[in-house]
Amino acid sequence: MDEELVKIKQLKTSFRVLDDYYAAVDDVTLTIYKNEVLAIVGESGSGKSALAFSIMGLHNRAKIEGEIYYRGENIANASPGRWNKLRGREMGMIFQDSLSALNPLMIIGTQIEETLLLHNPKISARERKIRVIDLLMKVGIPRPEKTYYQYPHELSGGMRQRVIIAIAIANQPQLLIADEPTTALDVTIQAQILDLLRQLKNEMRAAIVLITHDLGIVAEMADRVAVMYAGQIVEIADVYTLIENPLHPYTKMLLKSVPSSSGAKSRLHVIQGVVPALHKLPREGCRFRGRIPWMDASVHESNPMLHEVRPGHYVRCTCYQYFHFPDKYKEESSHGTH
Ligand SMILES: Nc1ncnc2c1ncn2[C@@H]1O[C@H](COP(=O)(O)OP(=O)(O)OP(=O)(O)O)[C@@H](O)[C@H]1O
Repeated sequence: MDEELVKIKQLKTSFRVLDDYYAAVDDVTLTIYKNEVLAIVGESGSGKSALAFSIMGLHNRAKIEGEIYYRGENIANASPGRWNKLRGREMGMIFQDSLSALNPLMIIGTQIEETLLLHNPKISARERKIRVIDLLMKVGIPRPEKTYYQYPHELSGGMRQRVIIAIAIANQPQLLIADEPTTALDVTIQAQILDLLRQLKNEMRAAIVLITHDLGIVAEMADRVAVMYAGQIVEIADVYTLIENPLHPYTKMLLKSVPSSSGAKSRLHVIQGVVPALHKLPREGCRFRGRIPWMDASVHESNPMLHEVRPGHYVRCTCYQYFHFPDKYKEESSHGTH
């Protein structure tokens, strides 16, 4: 394993809802290593983005408790000035919605130059332009001199996402956070963007935190996977172990919900229920217990911990030791097509 880049300890990120604070990220302890792709998966509302935003100091209205060490420095409650230095230089972020992430009134070249200037204010206009053209080429834009002068709306979704990536890597960050980077793109473009990210990771030896719903992307891209449910990590393992030998009931259910490669013939399992709203989350005991009501209450730990079951493989709560699918699931699995 490469050296540690980010070390998160017992992170709790809470938002004010009505008249109280509720944690969207709760008790997250996690290390991100250089030169790895760490995927964070989980259903909508499980806290993936809240975790990513906390690492990048983008939650200005949230209460952050716990520690986030970036190369040994605790940045959990760093000053806005410190964050500005870190973001863009040490950390880059790639969002899903490239159209809203770019300024519609500014040509692409100027937008990338702004990022360069933020961290290298002395760089000359000529040098800046050369660097921008270089970056556009690096992210696979075919005619960078032309694109330099174009506005965001003149580019396709895939090209805009490449521009976003160019901005994110402009200052050669050590950490790239990609939040659903390909969701809005069609499948061919999606594969190209993922290829590009992989290639950049290898070149820059940066760490990539990849947030996604798509377990196919995880299987293809990730070195390690953290599975989140209701603000907590319920399982972490290397990608091979997680897919071949998932232990937490939630991970098992997520994997079962993926249609097999035989496509239409496979049954898409749907996980019953949804992630509860922030202010309705159970705060005590196993948060997943409501989604597996057929399991006896005694299988859960009263204060669920992450257990290291094998080196690097962590699972929360003891319910995984006893978990089984209900008979209904087994019947549906054996029927195949529906
Ligand atoms: N600024 C905010 N104020 C209040 N609640 C918030 C805020 N941001 C997020 N939340 C809540 O925190 C919980 C986690 O949200 P988050 O966006 O991190 O989930 P997610 O796993 O990234 O979901 P998705 O996959 O849909 O992006 C949700 O219940 C959400 O409603």
